[in-house]
Amino acid sequence: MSRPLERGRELLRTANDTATETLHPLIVVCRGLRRLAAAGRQRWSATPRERRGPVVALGAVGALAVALVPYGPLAAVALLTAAAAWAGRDSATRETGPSEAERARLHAVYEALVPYFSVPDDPDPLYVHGGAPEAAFVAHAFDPAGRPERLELRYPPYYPDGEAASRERIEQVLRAKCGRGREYLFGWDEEANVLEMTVLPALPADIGAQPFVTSPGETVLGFTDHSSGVRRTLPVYGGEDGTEPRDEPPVVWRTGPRSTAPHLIALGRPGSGTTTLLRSVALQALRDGDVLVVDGGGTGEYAFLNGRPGVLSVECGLTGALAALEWAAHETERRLIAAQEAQGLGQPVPEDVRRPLWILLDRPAVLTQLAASEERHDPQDLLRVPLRHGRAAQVTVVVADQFETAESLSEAVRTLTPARVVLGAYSSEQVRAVLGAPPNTTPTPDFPPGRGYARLGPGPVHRLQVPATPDPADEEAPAFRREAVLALLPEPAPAASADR
Ligand SMILES: Nc1ncnc2c1ncn2[C@@H]1O[C@H](COP(=O)(O)OP(=O)(O)OP(=O)(O)O)[C@@H](O)[C@H]1O
Repeated sequence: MSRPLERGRELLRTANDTATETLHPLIVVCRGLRRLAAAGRQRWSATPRERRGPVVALGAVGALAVALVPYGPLAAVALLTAAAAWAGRDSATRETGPSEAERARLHAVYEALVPYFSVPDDPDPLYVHGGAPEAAFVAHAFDPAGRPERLELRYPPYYPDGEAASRERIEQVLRAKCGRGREYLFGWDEEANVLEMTVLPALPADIGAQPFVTSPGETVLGFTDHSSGVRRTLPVYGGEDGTEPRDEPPVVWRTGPRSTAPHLIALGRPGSGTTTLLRSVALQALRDGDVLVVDGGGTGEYAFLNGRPGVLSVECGLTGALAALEWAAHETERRLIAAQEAQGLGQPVPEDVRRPLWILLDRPAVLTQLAASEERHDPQDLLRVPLRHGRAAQVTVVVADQFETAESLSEAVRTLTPARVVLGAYSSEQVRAVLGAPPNTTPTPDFPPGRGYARLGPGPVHRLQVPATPDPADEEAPAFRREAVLALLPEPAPAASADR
């Protein structure tokens, strides 16, 4: 390259840089004004027609007020310039907007929605083949892989958004087009005809058994996400070795006489973590109550509870289970009678009647099968009294079984356990079959153990991660987790330890 030409280019570049630097504030303000105008246009098109009149009236009143106030117009110009300077400040992502690939992705999502969000006689269709997604998609954000992770879209008012099947159809399309294998949260704003789709981060699975800060009558089933609407948080320790302090929103189950969901059932497939949930409940129950465990699976995963204060018995066989449950049914009746007598005499309810009694049954369906083959009494029949009358007698029943064999559960177990948990990757329909309501997020195929959904009575469905609470005898579980479980056990009574 010749020297004069090179010098000429250098001069040009310098002049350009100087001009850009000098005019920078003006460029920023202009860019900001453009962005503010674009945002305004977008908001205006997102405002339903019936709300536009009041918005215009409000704007007019505001403009009049500014015009009448001394220095009002000057202050308004200064404010607008400041807002434009803020909105126009440099930001690589805002400047560039969605990339080509991301725009193509939005187009694909938009086109896939056209058949659902359009009718032939709509004079002003929001969704039309070859149309512009910008008009319908109010906001969007992408993850580093270029997949939409947030999408706020408008849909026509005639779409039957109140019907579960109609919602499900749209949610399925969005899941398929935005990328499967992630957990999506869908928020339908029926009044504004706006659907918001958000990709949720996986729930943390690093919280283990530990002393949870709860009141008597409260049991932590697990933890959910901060966007779940659960306002309360609990201080917990998590992290790789369980020593990192933080606050997490818990799913707290309230039991006892005023509970709206006094008994619980947890269903899942093998290995989904229902036994772990029962262990976690048992450890919390032992803080101020007595626990009776019936382990239909007979795998000995509750043996570590044997001999601890508050543990009435841990039964694995049919004979032991029948005896224990028969006792529990009589105990429920005894407590009821004692409480009524005390109340009749105007005396306080005796302490032994107020002490919570927990009946934990793991895989009762197996015992029912055994009882049928041996022509013996079905142990589930003995649960009827505790399930019906347990609430007033401080008796709480928790049942865990497999989803696939749930039809072997008795009617009493199925109908009198309004607190529900389902663990494992099940479809929305399957989750709804257990909880009575569909989850508002989509289960992913790779749920880790202890991950699922909970619903307490008529309340909302919560995502749930059960605290890791391994059997202390499980050598595959990390040592610090097993030690944490042992640390929560009540110390054996001195006399009992001397006998050993
Ligand atoms: N919340 C959890 N966090 C970490 N690991 C878990 C959790 N729940 C379960 N696990 C692990 O997953 C495995 C299976 O758990 P668990 O025995 O509780 O499942 P299950 O549903 O009772 O299955 P099964 O009926 O086959 O015993 C165990 O190794 C357990 O330690």
